[in-house]
This record gives sequence, C-alpha cells and structure tokens, in this order.
Amino acid sequence: MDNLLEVKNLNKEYGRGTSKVKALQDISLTVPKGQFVSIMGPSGSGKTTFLQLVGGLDSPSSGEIIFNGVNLQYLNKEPEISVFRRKHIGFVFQFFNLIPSLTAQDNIALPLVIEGTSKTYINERVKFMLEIVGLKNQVLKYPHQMSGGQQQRVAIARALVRKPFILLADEPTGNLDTKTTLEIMELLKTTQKELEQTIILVTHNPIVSSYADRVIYFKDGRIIEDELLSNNKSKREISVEISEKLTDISGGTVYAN
Ligand SMILES: Nc1ncnc2c1ncn2[C@@H]1O[C@H](COP(=O)(O)OP(=O)(O)OP(=O)(O)O)[C@@H](O)[C@H]1O
Repeated sequence: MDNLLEVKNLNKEYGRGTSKVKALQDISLTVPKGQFVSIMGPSGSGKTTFLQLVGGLDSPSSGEIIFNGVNLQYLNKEPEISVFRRKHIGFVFQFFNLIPSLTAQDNIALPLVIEGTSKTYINERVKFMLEIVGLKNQVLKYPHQMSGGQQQRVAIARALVRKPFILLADEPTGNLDTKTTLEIMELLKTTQKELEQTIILVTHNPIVSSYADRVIYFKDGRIIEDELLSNNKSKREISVEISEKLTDISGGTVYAN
C-alpha cells in the first residue's frame, strides 16, 4: 500500500518561557492508504494536538506533514491551507456541529454547495452518502429531530461527501451511549471498507480502538507504542488487551470515556 500520510519529526510547543508546554515531541509515522488508525493515551498526551496539526487546523513548531506528496508546510498560509483542508480532510468531532437550520440532506450537501458543485452531482452524491450512513428515511429531518447517533451519521456523511484523503475523528463516540457507539464504529468500518477511507481516530475507549487496524499510544507528546491489531482475535479480547496497556502506560489510572 502507498503511504497516504507521512509525518516527519513533528514538534509542537505552546506558550513561552516558564509556561512553555511541549505538546508533541519528535513524532514520525506513516499511514498507508485505507488504514484505520486509533490514537490513545492519557489526558494531555498530545492526541488532539496531533489531529489538529495533521488536519491543518494549527501549524507545527517544526517538522513536516505530507499528504500524497503534498507538503502542508508549503501551503502554510491562507487561503491555500483552508482550500486544501476543505477539499482533502474530513473532520468528525464529539459534538456533531451540524447546522441546526438545515435538514440532514442539506447539512450533508453543504460542503458541495459551498464549492459550487452542479446540482445534479450534489443530488446524486448526497443520495449515495445517505445510503452509506443508513439515513435514507431521515433526509428531511432537522438535527433537533434526530438522535445523537443519527446526528453523528449526518456529520460523518458530511465529512466524507467530498471524498477526502483522510477522515480525522476526535472522540466521535464520546457523546454516545454504548449501543450507539458500536453502531457508529460499524459505520466507520463500512466507510473504510466500501470507500477505502483512511481514518485516524482519537479515543479513550478501548472498545472503539478495537475496530482499528492499528493503535498508536501517545504519552507526554511522544509515541511510546505503535501496534497492528490481530485479525484473529475478537473485539472483546482486543479491547481487554488495549485496556491493560493503557493502564500500564498511565501508571495505573484507567481513563474511561
Ligand atoms: N492552545 C493551547 N495552549 C496551551 N497549551 C495547550 C493548548 N492546547 C493544548 N495544550 C497543552 O498541550 C498538551 C497536549 O494537549 P492535547 O489536548 O493535545 O492532549 P490530549 O491527549 O488530546 O488530551 P485529552 O485526552 O485530555 O483530550 C497538554 O499539556 C495541553 O495542556
């Protein structure tokens, strides 16, 4: 598989002098196209910072981020970086961030409408996305008329409607109950398989991580372990192993979310 993402010697510092925080220290990794990566680690270990840098929402103190050969460093000014981000990066967050005054289908269509895509293509693409996320019967509902799980499905469809290089998800199930969490993880797995979607997801939840192909553990801004998950074990077994590893890493504190 080709590398979709290459991160080289990434560092991020916040603040100055005595209040300086080294949020990321010398992070290097590659992600092949179509891989589903989960990032775990104690609170404050740099997971969200990493996602924000990879997503072009913030810039590194040093280091490089390269997508399909395009180095973000050379786009690191407006408006190029925003154009790149809108076109090639899909974001999903814990809170669904839908536009309350738009229906499910119009929320999903929005990135294409902003781009000025033709109406015929928008209709076709939104219909396809509604099918993928299982919301064919909810097209005209507004966010407040939908469950949390349904709203997150809309958010995922919206994030994927422009066929981004990568989907970045920061605690996408953090606001959902267990049953809905599993449904959303099944959906992300479906998008990985059917759309060959590359995904990087940040979570505190070992069950969520068990859906990934690979788990990268962060601590104090560094990668301390990077492992491929076995195909031969059940999700239950995998999540127990992940839980144990997290407990080791965080020195006995278990992070539930
Ligand atoms: N804007 C900021 N200004 C100053 N320090 C920051 C800022 N954002 C993050 N930090 C610090 O950088 C470090 C890494 O934070 P980050 O949010 O990336 O961790 P995290 O692993 O995502 O944590 P959590 O699991 O609690 O969300 C922390 O020490 C945090 O306090």
